[in-house]
Amino acid sequence: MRAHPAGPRSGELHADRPTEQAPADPNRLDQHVWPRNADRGPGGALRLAGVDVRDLAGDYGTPLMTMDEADFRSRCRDFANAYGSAEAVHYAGKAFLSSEVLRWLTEEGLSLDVCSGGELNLALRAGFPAGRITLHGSNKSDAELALAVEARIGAIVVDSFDEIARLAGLVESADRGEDDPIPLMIRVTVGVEAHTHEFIATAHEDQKFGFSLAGGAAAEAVRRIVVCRGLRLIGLHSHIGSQIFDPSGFEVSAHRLVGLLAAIQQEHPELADTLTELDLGGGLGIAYVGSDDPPAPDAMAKSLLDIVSRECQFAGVATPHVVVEPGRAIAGPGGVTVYQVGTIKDVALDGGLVRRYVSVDGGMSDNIRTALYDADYTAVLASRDSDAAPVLCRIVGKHCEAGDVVVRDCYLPADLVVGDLLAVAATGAYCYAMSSNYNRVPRPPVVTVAAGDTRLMLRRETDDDLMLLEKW
Ligand SMILES: Cc1ncc(COP(=O)(O)O)c(C=O)c1O
Ligand SMILES: N[C@@H](CCCC[NH3+])C(=O)O
Repeated sequence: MRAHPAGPRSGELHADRPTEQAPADPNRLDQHVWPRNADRGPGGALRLAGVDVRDLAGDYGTPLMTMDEADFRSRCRDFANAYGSAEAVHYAGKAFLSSEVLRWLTEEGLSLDVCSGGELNLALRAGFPAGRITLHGSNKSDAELALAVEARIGAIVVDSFDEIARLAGLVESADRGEDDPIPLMIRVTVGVEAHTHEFIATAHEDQKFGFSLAGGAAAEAVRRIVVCRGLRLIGLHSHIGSQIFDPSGFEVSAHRLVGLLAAIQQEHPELADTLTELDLGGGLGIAYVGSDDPPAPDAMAKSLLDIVSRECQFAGVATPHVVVEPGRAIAGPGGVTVYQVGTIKDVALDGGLVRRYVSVDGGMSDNIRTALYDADYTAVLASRDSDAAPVLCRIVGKHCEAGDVVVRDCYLPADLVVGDLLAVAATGAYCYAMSSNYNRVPRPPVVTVAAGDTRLMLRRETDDDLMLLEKW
């Protein structure tokens, strides 16, 4: 592999808005973007946990998604160490869930956050310990609540007055009384403007989640829970958003939640022994491109645990157990998507500029995040390395949609040809989980890579799978 002089800059040969400069060596794998066990092997081909992507493509076809087991597990442990207990770490299943991932989580001793009956059902069927599950949702159905109560999950995070009333109704039918109450947490809107994409910020006042702290709805929710003997308030929850790098939002949230905890304990001293959890939610960001520099989980944990214990001392309340719900920061970095290159087009733009469109055999059906959030990704030529000059490219999918963009701007070698394999990094979270069958394109498989070996985690969808719902 030879380092290369910088390729065209934005606005020279190729058009607009590259988020990254041309890399000095386009074959290099930025360590904090790629899985911990990624490297280049014979012929410069990308290896994921010791497995050559050419073998992966040969065995499983393309497009395919891989999940590095050791990377995933090591991030579970990073969080467990940072928060002093694996149980305090509630993996957010919405990021990516499968029965195999649930087995890893069970073995690592983590807890689990689910936000639908579908996620809950999968977890229960996979044998995940019900007592370590919390259920979220701003519009839970009666069936979802009944399932959670019947399965005796660890806690239901209530999100509306209506839900509290429906749960109070369930107490009788589920025969749950004072001796066997249903454990609840309250989702609190702490009024923090998280610095992230507006679609994924969730603790400012004007949105659908939670009970407002400032407006008094959170305090009123507590009053409505404590009068029902079959319900038990065990914690307060807040989630300020996702893909956040700036710790200050979490710090303000922790500070405000402790303030609320103290106020609640003053109004309801009987809760002192049972209201013992403070759930600060998920949201820790990851590196999608080389310039991203998210804080490490242990640094973030230290600052949050310090704040909570200091504020509790100041407020004169016992320090609660701090719980977090990372999804992306555990599942994201270990995932890689491998595509095969199809059409390559140089498109002339105004002012003599040219943009190289590189089409791949997947697209917005396996990664909607670029179209939805204008997310940035890193991609490399994966089936070989190359000495050719880097060219600014746009990687696009096969869907009938002009916005079907996988990577808006990236530098790929000028000698890229049809049939080459491309790999996109950090696709482990919210890609498969948000995938679709748009244009009736079947979902790719997910393959576990571990210590030089592969295992099919989720098989590729087939055209027959897509016809299963037809009534004919
Ligand atoms: C309540 C809740 N907890 C946890 C998460 C996980 O967030 P992330 O994957 O950004 O860590 C989310 C998603 O944003 C969420 O809504
Ligand atoms: N799905 C989003 C994050 C929101 C997660 C759920 N609150 C993403 O891909 O970044």
